[in-house]
Amino acid sequence: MDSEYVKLYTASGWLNGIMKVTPESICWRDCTVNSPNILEIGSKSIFAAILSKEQKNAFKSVKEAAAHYEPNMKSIYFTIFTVSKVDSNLDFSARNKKRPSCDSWTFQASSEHEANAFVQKIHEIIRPNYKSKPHNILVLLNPNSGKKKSNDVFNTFCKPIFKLSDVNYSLYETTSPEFAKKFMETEDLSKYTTFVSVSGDGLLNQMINGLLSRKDWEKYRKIPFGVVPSGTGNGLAWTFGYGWPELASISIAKGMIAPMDMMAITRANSDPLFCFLSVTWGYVADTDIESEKLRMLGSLRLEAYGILRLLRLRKYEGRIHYLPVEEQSLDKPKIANNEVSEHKTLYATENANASTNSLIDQYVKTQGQHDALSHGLTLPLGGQFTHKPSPLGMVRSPTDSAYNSLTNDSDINNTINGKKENEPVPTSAPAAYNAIKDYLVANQIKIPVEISKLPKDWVTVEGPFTSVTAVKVPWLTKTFLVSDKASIVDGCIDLIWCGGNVSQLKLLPYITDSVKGGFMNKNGINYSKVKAIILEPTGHRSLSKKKSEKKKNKHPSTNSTSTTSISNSKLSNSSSNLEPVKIPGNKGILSFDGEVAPIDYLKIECIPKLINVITNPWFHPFENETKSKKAIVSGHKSGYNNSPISRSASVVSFY
Ligand SMILES: Nc1ncnc2c1ncn2[C@@H]1O[C@H](COP(=O)(O)OP(=O)(O)OP(=O)(O)O)[C@@H](O)[C@H]1O
Repeated sequence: MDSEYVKLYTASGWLNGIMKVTPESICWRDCTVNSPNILEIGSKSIFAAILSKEQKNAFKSVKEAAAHYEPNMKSIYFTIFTVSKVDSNLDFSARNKKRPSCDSWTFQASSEHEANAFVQKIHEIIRPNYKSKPHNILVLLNPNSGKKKSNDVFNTFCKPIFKLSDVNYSLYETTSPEFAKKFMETEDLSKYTTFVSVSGDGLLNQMINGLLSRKDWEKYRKIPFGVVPSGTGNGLAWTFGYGWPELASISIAKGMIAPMDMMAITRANSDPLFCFLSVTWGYVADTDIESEKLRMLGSLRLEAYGILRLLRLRKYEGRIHYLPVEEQSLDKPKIANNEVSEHKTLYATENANASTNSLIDQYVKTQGQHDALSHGLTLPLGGQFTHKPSPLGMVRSPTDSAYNSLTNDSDINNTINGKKENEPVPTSAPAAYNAIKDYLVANQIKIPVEISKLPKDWVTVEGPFTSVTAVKVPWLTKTFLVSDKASIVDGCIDLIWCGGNVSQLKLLPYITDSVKGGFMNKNGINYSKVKAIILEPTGHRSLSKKKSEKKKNKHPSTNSTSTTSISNSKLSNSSSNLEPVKIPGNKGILSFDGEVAPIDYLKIECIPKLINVITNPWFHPFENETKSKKAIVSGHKSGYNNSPISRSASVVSFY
């Protein structure tokens, strides 16, 4: 069945044509003499194919489409569901703005047998091996996240999209704040192919920490995590390129995965844990946590409270120490293809860990020769062809980018497998943490830090600070591009800090218009790519306009004059570095992936590629670097006008 006669239903009625299905796309061509009508749909844009009734009216939503779907019907008609994406040259400011639109395309085959054969073939390009490896998703839903709309989000988007995409799932509603972590620690996970949270970032953090606390965590760490955003910030979903819940559901159904780094957090006075988004202290933490009382405003709470907090900016006393990553080691494009090859479908191979050269080939091919085909829908149509669409989608797109990972999968495997047996470890620490802790460079340093014993290449910065932020992702919310240089898989952490005397006026553009990019290392916003960080807050804070005595600003453990960069050669071998440490004051909080924690001394370190995550089908883990350069260098702003899809009728709104 290479190509067959198939009719396509359009607003002008049925058109006769020939259809061809390849792994990259489906292509339908009007076979009327001299007709310019061609419909090409890239495989990344297709999320479902079903046998259907003759469909003459456009579906208004995926929910309506799913309500019409009868799984065991026989028919000569079949319908393909697609999501389109926006121009691949969009810069940051255009990102996240336009809601995706989905569409449906109904065809008529010459027999029931043929219609069924088309549907099976299209299933295979949507999810290779879908028959031998059926999808079974574990979904945990937090009914209290965001504006308490998680159930609506699930019923409006996930449920119908999973039904149309022939995806099985088990849904559990959380009943308490501890539910998700406990569930992931104790549930039999062997039956699932994907773990999904319908929530903000907090629930996903608990799911991941629950999994990494299991004794058999290594067995499950490659099962990908996805998130359907229903919180207020949803930084991770915006980072994965699916902040819109319909696109998140489609991405989860399609199962494109990429590796993701995690930050291991060692605390002096509490249990260690893992974070994937951010560790914040000062302005960003206070804005996130203190704005909880404005929850009814949705994501606006962060923007509104952010301005208020800026007007009454606080400064925090303490020190930070960090291990910078050398610039030149980041600026090499040579393994970009390797990295991209890891963005693969969950169904491409039986073993998600397997290296797949064919995927490199596929990537090169789709990026180069068949860009339009594989990245979206193209409709090079003449005047006579019209089609009434159903609403649902447009997505941002990937770009090339250069990046050099500091480590690769084998590094983390070596680390984990190199764990020493029978070592005493904190009982409440996640099992994965116990396995790696001896290899964390920051854990070789005792806190409070004795500067004379800091290893070579560490840098110390003396406070006060107005804000200290360690991030693994570019986006903390839909509109806050915290670091235009961050990547989920670069083996590094982006450290951003502002001193106590930073100008509020100069900070304002970063707070209100971060999508412009290019704010790092300007106007008092300091930035470094780092491998590890040690935070030593003193627990003292004041309004930034108050002048504190210079002496008082110094960390009690700093006995020399103010130090910004120190190099020493000796490493402390103290094993007591996890013992509780007395912090003089108690003012301020920390925020871990948006969850509040008491002020503490802590060490943060990047663990490369610890887990896998679901991304949107066009996701590129290194796109931010290129995007930010584009935004800064050319100030280029492209709109949506040149999108190949301009046939959307209306947009589904869900809240
Ligand atoms: N059933 C529940 N009742 C109360 N709290 C819950 C429940 N389920 C989960 N939680 C807790 O709610 C917290 C916040 O969850 P989550 O981040 O998913 O939503 P959110 O805070 O509204 O989102 P955002 O961080 O984007 O604002 C987590 O600490 C989680 O443990």
